[in-house]
Amino acid sequence: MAEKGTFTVKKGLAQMLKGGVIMDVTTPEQAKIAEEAGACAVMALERVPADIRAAGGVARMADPTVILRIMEAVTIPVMAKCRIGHFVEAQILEALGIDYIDESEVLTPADEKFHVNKHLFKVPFVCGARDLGEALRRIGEGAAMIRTKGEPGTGNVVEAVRHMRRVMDQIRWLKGLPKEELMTAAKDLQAPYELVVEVAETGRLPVVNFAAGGIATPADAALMMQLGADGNFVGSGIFKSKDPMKRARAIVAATTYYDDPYVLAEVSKDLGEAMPGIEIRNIAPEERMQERGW
Ligand SMILES: O=C(CO)[C@H](O)[C@H](O)COP(=O)(O)O
Repeated sequence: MAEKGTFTVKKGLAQMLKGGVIMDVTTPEQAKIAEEAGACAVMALERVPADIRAAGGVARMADPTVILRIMEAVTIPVMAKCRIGHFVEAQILEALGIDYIDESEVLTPADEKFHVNKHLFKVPFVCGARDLGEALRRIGEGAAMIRTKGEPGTGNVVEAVRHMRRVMDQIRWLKGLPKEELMTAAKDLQAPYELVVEVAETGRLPVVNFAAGGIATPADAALMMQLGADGNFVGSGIFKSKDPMKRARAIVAATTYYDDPYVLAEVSKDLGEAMPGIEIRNIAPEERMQERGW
């Protein structure tokens, strides 16, 4: 049997979530809606990103009591977020027995320079990335799953698309490079050489890559899958919409049947109002969550 906490086991856990939707939830009731709608996992946090954005101030790891109540409410895996670089929040989440930690730019970073050394933990981590270099730096630190960042809490999928396209383009570019150019590519990407070589040889990231940030409709979810995502994270898009259960079910179906426009047309009907969206240019650069971390 594989030993708990090895990188292979951590990576494998994320593989099992492939093709699924991970939903942000703030209460046990929301967690139950997510489970019933077919989520493959839930993410416990204090506020969904749209509310974090609206509230301002410092956003931190959720109260352990809430996290534990969410863990008791569902049978699917439960993830929770720690602040970038906040290894003590991560230690606490591991002690709670959480299934996965998201070192997330949605919370206010605790460290502007250093991310958590994720190799030190038995629990697996997911981290955000806007490009291949950032993804490989996080994997180098021990992340066993990546999600493109998008711009969370906006209900606007444009940044998620930009980040997924960039990662996929860079993978295609690396794959076409002769071996002698890979060290320079690693330098340009600011990424570990061994991981650059692995991506060039396999033509894919060494870990699962989900899409996140701004997905608000079944069509958005299917778009991200057609662009190469292994699955979707959805937060505000579900619980800031008029009918969360209906929308959650539709987004799960769209993530599964992402290449069937007939199913997508069907599940997109009568969902009630979507969350209100925000134009990215109306968010000051220093308020963009995607800029957090490096
Ligand atoms: O994992 C996440 C970031 O850490 C969130 O789940 C995701 O980004 C949610 O964004 P949105 O509220 O726009 O759906």
